[in-house]
Amino acid sequence: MALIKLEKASKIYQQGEIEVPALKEVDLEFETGEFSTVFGPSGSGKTTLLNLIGALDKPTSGLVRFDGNNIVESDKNQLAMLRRNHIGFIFQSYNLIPVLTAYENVEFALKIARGSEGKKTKEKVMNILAKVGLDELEDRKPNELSGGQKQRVAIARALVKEPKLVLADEPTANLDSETATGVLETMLEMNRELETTFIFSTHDPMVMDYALRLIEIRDGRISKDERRD
Ligand SMILES: Nc1ncnc2c1ncn2[C@@H]1O[C@H](COP(=O)(O)OP(=O)(O)OP(=O)(O)O)[C@@H](O)[C@H]1O
Repeated sequence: MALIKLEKASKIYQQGEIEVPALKEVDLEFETGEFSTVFGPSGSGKTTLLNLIGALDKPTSGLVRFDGNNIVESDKNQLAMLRRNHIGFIFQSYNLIPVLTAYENVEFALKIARGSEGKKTKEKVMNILAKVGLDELEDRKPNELSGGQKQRVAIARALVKEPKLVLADEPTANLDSETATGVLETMLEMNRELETTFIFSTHDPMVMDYALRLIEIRDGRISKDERRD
């Protein structure tokens, strides 16, 4: 069974009187363990597609399934639970909790998804912070961190709960190439060891180089879908 399945999924935004068709009858499947990238021009529908895949939004018509769950028929609480337990989000607006430190932001995500695991919680949080290169900065609050450092807290927060799926919108946007490589290697390692599925949206050639599947979207339709070894 595919982890994610979209069947004729369409999304039309209503802007006052005007209808904006952002996705047009998209058929797409992702198997568990895929490492893929969605790319395409600005306004082509990448964020809209990621929002549907991540159960943040429902299609106007068509079907979206996540791990067998019908997203269209799920209520708000069911969707919130699914996102909390199974999906890690790395989006542009990092949505870090301003009053919590880097450590606490990551710990909070782990605790609400998995409950408290005592000593293991600390070990897991410190381990992932070290992997994204933030182990010296764990006591800083978001307003004491640079853009790229905040982005790395968001990455650590998404990865720490070892979700089935990680959705990342331009995950390397604010990172220098050395840090970006480190982050991508960490993700690839998780992909190999835990079969975590990754879906990126990016313009960054480096992220595209790492991807094993490249999906191009143009004007709300999938225009290319290629796998490589
Ligand atoms: N909330 C909204 N209301 C109305 N129109 C919207 C809304 N969100 C997106 N759109 C429109 O839907 C289309 C697809 O937008 P989307 O954000 O998915 O594109 P994108 O490929 O992610 O673009 P970018 O690379 O610039 O982030 C665009 O025409 C956009 O203007």
